[in-house]
Amino acid sequence: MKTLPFFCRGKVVRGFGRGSKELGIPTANFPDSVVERLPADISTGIYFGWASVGGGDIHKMVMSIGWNPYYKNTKKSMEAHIIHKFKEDFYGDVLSVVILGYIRPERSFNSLDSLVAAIHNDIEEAQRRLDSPEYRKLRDDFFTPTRDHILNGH
Ligand SMILES: Cc1cc2nc3c(=O)[nH]c(=O)nc-3n(C[C@H](O)[C@H](O)[C@H](O)COP(=O)(O)O)c2cc1C
Ligand SMILES: Nc1ncnc2c1ncn2[C@@H]1O[C@H](COP(=O)(O)OP(=O)(O)O)[C@@H](O)[C@H]1O
Ligand SMILES: [Mg+2]
Repeated sequence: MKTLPFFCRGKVVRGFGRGSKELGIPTANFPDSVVERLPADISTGIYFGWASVGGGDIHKMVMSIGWNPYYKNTKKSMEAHIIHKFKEDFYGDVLSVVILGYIRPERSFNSLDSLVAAIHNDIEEAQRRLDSPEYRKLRDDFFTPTRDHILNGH
């Protein structure tokens, strides 16, 4: 996928409210405008990368892009589960992400438990792969303001 790493940001919108309630895995959903602007060669599927809410701390994340075949959604969604415990919801805040790597295609499952188990595996894989020096460096390059940026802000 030649467009990775891919950086994007958008205000967190409401989805179907299933992530936290049914799966125990909340996902911050991007607005349609961001989903529509995805480069053509970013296929549907499960990805990992870094995320920051409202310009705050940078955390590992897993992202699902597509139609959630288990739920047979008719609208394409792009949603990030951030691997961090937040004190409260952050609907309306700006979510910045950099998508770095692909994990697997989206698929349907025979049970909710199997979907949840697959997502937990994705989280483990993301945790592991993001520890590599290459991805740590990308995190620093993308999110850490350089001295120039700070000076230009004056
Ligand atoms: C890492 C990850 C992997 C996912 N994999 C699948 C999948 O293989 N099939 C699927 O139907 N949905 C998958 N989902 C999407 C969930 O079904 C979706 O996040 C959930 O329905 C919550 O949606 P909501 O934000 O609209 O409430 C995945 C989500 C995440 C975060
Ligand atoms: N670790 C987290 N990752 C993603 N979203 C989180 C996290 N912790 C809390 N949230 C909040 O939970 C919301 C997503 O919950 P979810 O059940 O998927 O609802 P929705 O269907 O509206 O997206 C996010 O928009 C965010 O405000
Ligand atoms: Mg969600």
